Amino acid sequence: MGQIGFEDCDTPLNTRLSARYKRSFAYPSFKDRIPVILTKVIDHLVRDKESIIAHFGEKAREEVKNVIGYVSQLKNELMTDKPLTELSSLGSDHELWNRILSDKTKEHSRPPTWFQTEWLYAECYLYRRLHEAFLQTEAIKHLDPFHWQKTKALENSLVQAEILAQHVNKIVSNNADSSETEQLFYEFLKISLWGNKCDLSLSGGTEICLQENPLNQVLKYDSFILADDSQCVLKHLADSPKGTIDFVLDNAGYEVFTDLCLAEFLLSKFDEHKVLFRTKAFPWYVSDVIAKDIHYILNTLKEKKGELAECANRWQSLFDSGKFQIVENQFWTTPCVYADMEEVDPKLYGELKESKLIIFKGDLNYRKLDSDINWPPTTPFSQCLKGFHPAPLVSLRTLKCDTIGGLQPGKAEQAASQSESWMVTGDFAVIQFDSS
Ligand SMILES: O=P(O)(O)OC[C@H]1O[C@](O)(CO)[C@@H](O)[C@@H]1O
Ligand SMILES: [Mn+2]
Repeated sequence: MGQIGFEDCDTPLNTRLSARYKRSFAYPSFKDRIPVILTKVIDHLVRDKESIIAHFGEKAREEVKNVIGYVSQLKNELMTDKPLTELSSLGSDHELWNRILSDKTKEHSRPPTWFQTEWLYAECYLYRRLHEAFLQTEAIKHLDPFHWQKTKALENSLVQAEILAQHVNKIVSNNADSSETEQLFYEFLKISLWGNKCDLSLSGGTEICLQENPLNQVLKYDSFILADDSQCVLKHLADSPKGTIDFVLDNAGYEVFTDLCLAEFLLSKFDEHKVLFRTKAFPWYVSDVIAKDIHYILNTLKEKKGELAECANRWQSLFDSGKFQIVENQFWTTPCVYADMEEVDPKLYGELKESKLIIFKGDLNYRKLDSDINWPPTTPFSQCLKGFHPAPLVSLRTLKCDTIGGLQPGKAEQAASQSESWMVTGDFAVIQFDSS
């Protein structure tokens, strides 16, 4: 990025998305959406101060005030497009962040600013700075400022979850023939795909969860899947030795519920050995799953009794026996794209190499898979991965920003004719597989 200044155009082709392009999704996102997200964090701390103090102790009184001040300043820095600053030495990842900042500063002979630099980098940096506000405290270090939004969203999707629970409970206790199993595989894959509509970051924290029967939705929305490699995924699962399935998770609440359903289906009907649920290490992009959220969901469902509790109790046993495992890693909360994983975190890359199938959930994972570049949409998916091929992988993503690859000629145009904002609403989706 050479010169400073906004341009009244989309992100140029083959370039990383940036808010300096006023017609990119990055621009309104930084201008309007992120300030709302930060304001909601402040409002929550103000509104719920007394209950926070009751929970974390009297020391929290002063600390909540400090965090409110920190977040207000952060919001101001963003809105006035200030240069990004170094992180303090809190948190074991600060050196990586500061090294990236210093490289970018050297490269452009000035520090990056929020709107002028790459969107992915600046947006990840925002959530890491928010985390720093809490790292600086003692009593409220582990307070998740998005917890209340995630729990509310879960509560509001229990009707859909119960329908799914009933379905899963029936399936795991019945024997299905192979053609039935195939159909059910497609169904669970797509249920997990559409579960990704339910993130809280695109909507600035407003719930956009599906108000319909998730089983009907699967058939009804097939025409909105712009690339569907689900047959290749099934073939890969059926033709390769049993092994470990990795889920690189996205959102808590209903989405992770659908992921757990798919995971159990893969264990029970495909006899895979185990499922690793890879989570963020700290609160991220409002609704992303941290380990605590999974425990919270299991406990909540157990309390609901009936079909939901039946599901949760079985999943709890799978966690207890190690067939399901939660694996946290700091790499997921860096701004690094996955093409850089092998260099930045060779250990994690090595772990993923052992996977039979890596399932990447959601929009942000997709952005990191395809390096957040405005590719010509017909660029082969494998090419968009820029050398990231640790193991066979599939992306289950509803489109929430303006990067996409791997589409057949004419598909992008067809979607654009159906909806001008096809890339950013979460109404369209892809199931893209790579085994190169
Ligand atoms: O939860 P997801 O599917 O990763 O979506 C996260 C949201 O964050 C973004 O990646 C950026 O704000 C959007 O593209 C998307 O709306
Ligand atoms: Mn998310």
